[in-house]
Amino acid sequence: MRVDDNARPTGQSEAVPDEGGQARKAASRGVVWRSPSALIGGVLVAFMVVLAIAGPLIWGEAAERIDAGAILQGTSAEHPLGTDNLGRDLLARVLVAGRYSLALALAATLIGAVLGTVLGALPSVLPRRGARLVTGLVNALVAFPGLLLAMFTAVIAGLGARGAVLGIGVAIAPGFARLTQTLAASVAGADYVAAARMLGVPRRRILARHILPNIAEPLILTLAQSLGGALLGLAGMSFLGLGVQPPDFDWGRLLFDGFARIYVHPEVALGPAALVALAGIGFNLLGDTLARAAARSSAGRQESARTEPPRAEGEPDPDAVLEVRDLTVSFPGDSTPVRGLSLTMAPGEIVGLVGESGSGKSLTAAAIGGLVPYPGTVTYGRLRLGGADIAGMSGKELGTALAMVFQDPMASLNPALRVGGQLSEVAVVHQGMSRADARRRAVDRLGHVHLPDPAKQAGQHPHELSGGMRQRAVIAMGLMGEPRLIIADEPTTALDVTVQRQILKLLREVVEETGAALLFISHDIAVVGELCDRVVVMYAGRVVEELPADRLAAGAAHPYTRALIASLPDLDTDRSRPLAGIPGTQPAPAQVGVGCAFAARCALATERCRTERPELVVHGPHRRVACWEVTS
Ligand SMILES: Nc1ncnc2c1ncn2[C@@H]1O[C@H](COP(=O)(O)OP(=O)(O)OP(=O)(O)O)[C@@H](O)[C@H]1O
Repeated sequence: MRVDDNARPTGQSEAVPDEGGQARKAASRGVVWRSPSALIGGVLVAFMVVLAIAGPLIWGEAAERIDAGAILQGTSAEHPLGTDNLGRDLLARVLVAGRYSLALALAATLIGAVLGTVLGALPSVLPRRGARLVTGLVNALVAFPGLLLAMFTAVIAGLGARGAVLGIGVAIAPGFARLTQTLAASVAGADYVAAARMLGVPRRRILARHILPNIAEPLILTLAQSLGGALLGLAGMSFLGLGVQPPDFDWGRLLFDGFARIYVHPEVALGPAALVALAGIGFNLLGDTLARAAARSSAGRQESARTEPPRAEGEPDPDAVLEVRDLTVSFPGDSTPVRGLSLTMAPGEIVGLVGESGSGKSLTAAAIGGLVPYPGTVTYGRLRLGGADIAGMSGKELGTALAMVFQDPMASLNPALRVGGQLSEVAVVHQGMSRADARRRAVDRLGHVHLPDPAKQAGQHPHELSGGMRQRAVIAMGLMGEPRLIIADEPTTALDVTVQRQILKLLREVVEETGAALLFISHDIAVVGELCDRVVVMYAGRVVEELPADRLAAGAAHPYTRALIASLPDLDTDRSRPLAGIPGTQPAPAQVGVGCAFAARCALATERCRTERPELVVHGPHRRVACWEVTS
């Protein structure tokens, strides 16, 4: 058991980019951009852009030149795509029409995207009845055939380019609205949105600050893909005579004019049709590539956010299993749920990370395991596991050295697969074991966590096991590798009290046998005091106290730790009176002020606590505390 005295306050390190992480991320993006579909899409879109810019400048005059001697001709050396009823060169007209066609498609896509996003976001800000009405409208619009919607709108808005653009925009909008609704609903369930709601943040502000920034990326990607669809739709409208009217012309209009002669001179219709098809394919491929690149870069985003340690931090601790320095996790909207956290763990050590809900415990664990969800950003001065920099570890290495056990075992196990198969997969993928060996190891590991009939349970699906047995199976999954560190995030919260005890006993046993360190995350300070060697107390994203677990009852110094302990009932507690709670609430990650975050709830707080943040400093052997009243 060891207390880390080397931690430095945050914000003093001059971070340099992690070259390994950046290189891997760039390589991963490179693979996407070098794929044949990306290359074809890129070339086609680049060609369309050049055509839109240069086409009218180069061929504008030729496209308008009337030649009474060359009316309605087919292919010739002078007119490769023939001529129209005024003798104008159709190749020149097709090349010139690119600019107008693309501009109309862009306008229709933007109208559709704005209209759809507003419609999709409205249910998040409207009262319940209004929200239902809008959702019903969106559902009805999605079910309505797009082309009919476009035609109705175009007829109502008036024949011509404006009507067609509006029509296609309206036809695109329901897709955007549905996407926005789905994305907004997934973000609306997040804790930080719930927290903002509870704090009384108005709905409009929640939408603008918390929801829209988090769903912007997929919407923008869909916009690129919709461009291709809009282009085809507009060509269709012009082809049906509902779009661009003479003397203006776009590709659809040229197709419409050429179609009457298709049996005599098919080339006059083929030219515009080919360009519509090529542009549509180009935008779709590009949109698809952007979406794949975004998916890869968001998966690697945490990697890109990592920083190298500044030299002043001192050399890494060679004996530490886990070494974290100045870990910060932030989200858009000025929200920083973890602030400059430092933690060192020795082999075989059990460290309890405690704090109220929302103090940043789970995000700390997620950052160590590289699991912070997009759009979170992780920075740190140092993050080492088993003596190696986590940024330099492959997925396999990290998967073998780190085991994570979460609150809900059902969420960690795939309900469609047998337990043994899931465990074996870990060994096959991470350790390159043969299926038969992996299966044998899986049964062995299930026996190791005291499942009564491991061979039988390996053949069962997760729903056939009890909650406690599932959690044992998840722990066994972590033991398929050779973990140096086990992170257990509220592993017993979903279990009843007797099973809780068994799982805690099992975790201790596993630590003793394997020598792995255990980071045990809990809001239950009583359980932590019993199981752990050392306790780290978090409040509003920062460590406020660190002390040996056996000193918890008598030696806790920080008023927050003392309040947490005081809120626990014991045998002498008068059960007829309400439990001693901590008055007030923890500030949300975006609302932590300059001073001590606990000051507003602290009976000992002075003016200094409100204006100046206390650093975590050594306060007796193996103890650190961040409190002016205790340390000054
Ligand atoms: N994806 C996210 N985007 C923005 N904020 C988030 C996100 N995930 C978590 N947060 C915020 O970060 C803060 C810390 O969350 P975290 O889950 O780490 O807390 P915790 O201490 O583990 O709480 P609990 O005990 O309830 O799990 C919370 O206020 C939460 O709203």
